[in-house]
Amino acid sequence: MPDLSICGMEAKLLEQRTSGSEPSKLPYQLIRKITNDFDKGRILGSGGFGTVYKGVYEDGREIAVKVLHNISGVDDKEFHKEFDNLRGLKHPNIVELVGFCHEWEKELAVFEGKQVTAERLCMALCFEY
Ligand SMILES: Nc1ncnc2c1ncn2[C@@H]1O[C@H](COP(=O)(O)OP(=O)(O)OP(=O)(O)O)[C@@H](O)[C@H]1O
Repeated sequence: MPDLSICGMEAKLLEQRTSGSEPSKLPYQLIRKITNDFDKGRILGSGGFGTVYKGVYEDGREIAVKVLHNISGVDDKEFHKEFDNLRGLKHPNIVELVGFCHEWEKELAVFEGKQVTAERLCMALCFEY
């Protein structure tokens, strides 16, 4: 995805945060970009279901990105349940869900000595930092 649309997504997300509307669907490429390609130095912590990264936008604003992909025990159904539970929560003591990513990513893998294209589901929940 070209950088231009990613910048557009960033602007949309920031606008939604201030207007308090529904969490935005974010492309995997944007998640990669704002976490600096899942940089270990950006890890804020980890829980039972994933790793939380600090995501930084071009204008310097920050969000927390909880990446659930590749974690056993988190399936599609569980992700949707978690998302539905969090999306409506508005409380001063609860960090707000501002975005999410649910996207199949193609990646190269080696299978029986041959290079193949494999698909992997990326699931992430983005919160106020
Ligand atoms: N919104 C946030 N802003 C800043 N840091 C965060 C945020 N969310 C999580 N973290 C950091 O990441 C750590 C792990 O958070 P996470 O939500 O995964 O924990 P958990 O509640 O134990 O998770 P789980 O529900 O998956 O068991 C937290 O202890 C905190 O240090």
